Amino acid sequence: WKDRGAAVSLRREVDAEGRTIIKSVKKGVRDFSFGRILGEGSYSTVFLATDRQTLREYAIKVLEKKHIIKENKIKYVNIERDTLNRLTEHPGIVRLYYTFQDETSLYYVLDLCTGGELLGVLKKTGSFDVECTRFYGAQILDAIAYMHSRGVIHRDLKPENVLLDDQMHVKITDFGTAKLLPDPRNPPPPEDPMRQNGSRHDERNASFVGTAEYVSPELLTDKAVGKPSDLWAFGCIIYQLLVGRPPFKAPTEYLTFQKIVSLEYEFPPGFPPAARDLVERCLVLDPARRLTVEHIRNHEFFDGQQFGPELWRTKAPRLR
Ligand SMILES: NC(=O)c1nn(CC2CCNCC2)c2c1CCc1cnc(N=C3C=CCC=C3)nc1-2
Repeated sequence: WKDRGAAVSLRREVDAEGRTIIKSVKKGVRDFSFGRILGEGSYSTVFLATDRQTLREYAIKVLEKKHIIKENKIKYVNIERDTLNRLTEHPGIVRLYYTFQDETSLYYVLDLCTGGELLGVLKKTGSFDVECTRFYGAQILDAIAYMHSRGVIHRDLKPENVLLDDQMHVKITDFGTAKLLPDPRNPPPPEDPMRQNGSRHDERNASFVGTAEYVSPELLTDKAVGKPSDLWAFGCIIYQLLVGRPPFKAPTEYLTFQKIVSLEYEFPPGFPPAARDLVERCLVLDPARRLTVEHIRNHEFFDGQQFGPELWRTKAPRLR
């Protein structure tokens, strides 16, 4: 595990001759006061934490080394670190400032999102109106476009992983199950063409499946995962913001999967027509025929909606 980012703190010490010296040391656990738990995963716990020197608040994700090794999760830890190292310049992605470790744990110092989960806000309001759905849909899409441009497929997009900052703007998180394609900014050296098939074959063996209600049909039928998988989840999220529940929901995961692969869902009366057209063109079984990010940006539902830097300077609409 190679720590990333060099955050240093200045420490006053007295040397052997009794002289006061100021040492710059890499920040560590002692530089933070840890507060409440924000969330717990299968191999990590996320704390609210305050930098004792700057008093700035962060979310610190703590991963216990022996648990990671015991549960054979080293691959996921490395994927998350590599993913966060790629996704460094977008307002819609939770930013990793730096990492450090001690003998028992690894620590990721991340953006704190004081607005909590989009799902929590949706539950409070029941459902969103078109204006709010368009704003949050546009921010989520902008973040997906950036991820995909950096060769990152999230694979588990859902309202629980869409957090909100203190401006109630979107911050997507939890990249431990992301799929990393070759980084377009520094592609790997050309491989032996004979090996190319091998990597495709590995992909089909991928064991990971996302959260039942948002998983794409291709992930269930032939384990193929690509950028369109995130756009299937996007279609599910747009539907859920307007209706208050996801399009595919059944008493068991298996029954939910059955509804997905047979495209068994319906729109309640009064569902806005432009949104319906958008959702119908995202929830297409064949990933090759699903709308792409570009298509969605130009879809009628987003008519008049800004994307790019302007979108992130816009005040979030009042939720109703
Ligand atoms: N898995 C993570 O990386 C992660 N998990 N959480 C908390 C989870 C709670 C359940 N739903 C998904 C997120 C965070 C992060 C990133 C960094 C991060 C930054 N801010 C918050 N803030 C929260 C504030 C109130 C309630 C939940 C989260 N949370 C996180």
